[in-house]
Amino acid sequence: MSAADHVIEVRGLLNRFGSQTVHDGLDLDVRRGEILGVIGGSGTGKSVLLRTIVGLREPTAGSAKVFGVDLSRCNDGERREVGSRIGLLFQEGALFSSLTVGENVAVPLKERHNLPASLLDKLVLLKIRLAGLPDSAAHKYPSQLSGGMRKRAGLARALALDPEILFLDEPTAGLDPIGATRFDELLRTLSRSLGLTVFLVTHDLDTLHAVCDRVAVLAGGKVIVSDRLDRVASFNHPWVQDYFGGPRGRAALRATDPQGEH
Ligand SMILES: Nc1ncnc2c1ncn2[C@@H]1O[C@H](COP(=O)(O)OP(=O)(O)OP(=O)(O)O)[C@@H](O)[C@H]1O
Repeated sequence: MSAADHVIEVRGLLNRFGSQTVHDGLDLDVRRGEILGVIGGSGTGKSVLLRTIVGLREPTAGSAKVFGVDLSRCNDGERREVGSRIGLLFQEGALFSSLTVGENVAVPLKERHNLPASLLDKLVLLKIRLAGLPDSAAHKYPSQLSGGMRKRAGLARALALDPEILFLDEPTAGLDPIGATRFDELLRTLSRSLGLTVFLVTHDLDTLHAVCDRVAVLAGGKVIVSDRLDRVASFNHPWVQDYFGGPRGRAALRATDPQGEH
C-alpha cells in the first residue's frame, strides 16, 4: 500500500496540556476505504487525537494531515475544501437543539451550496433515510428523539456533504445493545456502499468485532499497534491483554467466533 492511499497521516504528534503529555511522538496512517477503530484506556488521548486530526486543536508539535493538509495550520480555503470532504459525529450528536432534525441536516448544505428550497428538502430527506430514520424525524426536535435516533440524526448531518471520511467519537456510547448493534450494521453498510473511510473512537468491543478492518491502540502517548483485530488481540501488552482477555473481551470474541477458531 503506497502513501497515496493514506487519507490521514499523523507524524511525531505531541500534545501537552500544561505539564501533562498526552501524545508523545504518535504516528498513525489511515487507509482509504477502511474502518479504523481507535481504542485505549480512559484518558489516553483518543478524543484529543480526533480533535487534532480534524483541526479543532493545534498540536504542541508534529503534524496530522488529512488529504495531505494540516487542518490546524492551513489557510481558510484549504480548511473549507478539506472540511467539506469530512463528516464529524461526536458523542451526543452535537445537534442544534433549537432546530428540527431536518434543519440541522440542512445547515452544512446551506453553508456550502446555494440550493433551491425544494432541492434542499429532497437532499435532507435523502440523508435522513440514509441514516436509517423515518421521514417523520425531519420535523422533530432533538429533544423529541430517543438517544439512538439522535445519533442517527447526527449521522445524517455528518453525511450531508457526502464526505469521504467520517470521524466518529464513541457513536454507540449510551445505546442499548440492540440499538448499538443496529448502529454498527448501519455503519458497515454505509461504509461499504459509499466507500467511506471511517475513523472510529470506541470502547465498544462488539463494535470492534462487527465493523473494524483495523484497530489502533493508544498507550503511553503513542499508537503501540495498528493491525487486524485478531493480531491486535494477541499483541503482548498488559492493557491489550486485559482488554481483550477480560470477561467482556472474551464474550465479544465468542459472539463473532462461536467455534473458537479465532
Ligand atoms: N482542553 C483540555 N485541557 C486540558 N486537558 C485536556 C483537554 N482536553 C483533554 N485533556 C486531557 O487530555 C487527556 C486525554 O483526553 P481524551 O479526552 O482525549 O481521552 P480519551 O482517551 O478520549 O478518554 P475517554 O476514553 O475517557 O473518553 C485527559 O487527561 C484529559 O483530561
